[in-house]
Amino acid sequence: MASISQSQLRSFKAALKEAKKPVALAGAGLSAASGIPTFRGAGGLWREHDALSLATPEAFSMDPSKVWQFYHYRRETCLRASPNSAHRCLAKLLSPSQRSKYLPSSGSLHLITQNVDGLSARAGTEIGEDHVTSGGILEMHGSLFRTVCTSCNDVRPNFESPISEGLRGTEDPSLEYRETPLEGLPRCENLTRWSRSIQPCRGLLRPGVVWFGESIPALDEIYEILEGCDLIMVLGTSSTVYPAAGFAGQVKMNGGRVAVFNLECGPQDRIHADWLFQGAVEELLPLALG
Ligand SMILES: CC(C)NC(=O)[C@H](Cc1c[nH]c2ccccc12)NC(=O)[C@H](CCCC/N=C(/NCCC(=O)O)S[C@H]1O[C@H](COP(=O)(O)OP(=O)(O)OC[C@H]2O[C@@H](n3cnc4c(N)ncnc43)[C@H](O)[C@@H]2O)[C@@H](O)[C@H]1O)NC(=O)OCc1ccccc1
Ligand SMILES: [Zn+2]
Repeated sequence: MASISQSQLRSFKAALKEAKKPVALAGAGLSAASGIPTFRGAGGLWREHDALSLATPEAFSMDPSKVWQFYHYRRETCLRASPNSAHRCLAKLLSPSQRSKYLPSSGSLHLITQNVDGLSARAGTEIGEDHVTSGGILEMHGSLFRTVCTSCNDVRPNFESPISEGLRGTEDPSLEYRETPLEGLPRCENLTRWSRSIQPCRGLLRPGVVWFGESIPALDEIYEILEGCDLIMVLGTSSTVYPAAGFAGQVKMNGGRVAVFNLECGPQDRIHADWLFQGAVEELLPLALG
């Protein structure tokens, strides 16, 4: 069980109650207890590939079969997973009917997540609320459960399992890698006009995530949210990927305060943190909000 100083806990709880514009920034550590591999450490490898090397437009254009098998594997892992107590704590802070108990001074929290696993959204669904549409949750790196067509740019949610017949069974990493032919990869169903007939586009779909080298669509909205943020909770992130890695420093520069929840705290955390809660976020957050 994570041991944290009671005085730290008391002062953080008081700060949360006074916070006018609290923000939570989440990383892979938030979903670790749900069985979702993080990027650092053992979980960072898929087959023998470094996960981050597959999350690029270059990798997709060079080998869409490999990249789709990688994302199919992660979709199937997430579909079998469930939100954990940390996701559920955040859902309470996002809930119009529950949040005033925890956030009497602000009445609202923004959760900016780097995770594409959809588990924070699902914690909201569990209590009958949609925190993504309400703007409470910002999936800054996109979602595994959204597709974008590389021909007609159609964007839509997709929770199908498997997402295409050609990928069925490839999620089992113990099986020998076998290339999935292009026509077996996810294809666009968007109805488009072909001369006089209406037909499905059939363009190649790509996962609705932000790859390295691609800009963050909601970045302006995020900077607006960070503007005036007086308390940011940094939850289970190694703070190594930008621009997310710069948010805590930004809040600090604007006079806000920083609370870090992480199994191991990195150099940045030591510089910025007003509160450093070292331990498992799924244990610490219920304690901090209890
Ligand atoms: C590697 C890094 C140095 N590179 C970057 O940051 C790059 C380049 C760059 C931009 N600015 C820079 C400045 C300096 C240096 C480099 C750059 N950034 C980009 O390319 C970004 C895009 C970045 C987004 C990439 N997509 C992801 N994900 C979606 C896909 C997918 O998931 O497949 S990033 C992905 O990796 C990151 C992984 O980090 P974490 O989530 O923190 O996970 P990690 O495993 O590292 O750490 C887990 C932590 O949890 C802790 N933990 C574990 N268990 C628990 C537990 N139980 N409890 C508590 N803590 C726990 C561990 O101790 C650990 O600390 C996440 O962001 C995740 O979303 N785009 C862009 O800058 O575009 C520009 C631009 C501008 C205009 C026009 C064109 C382009
Ligand atoms: Zn299309």
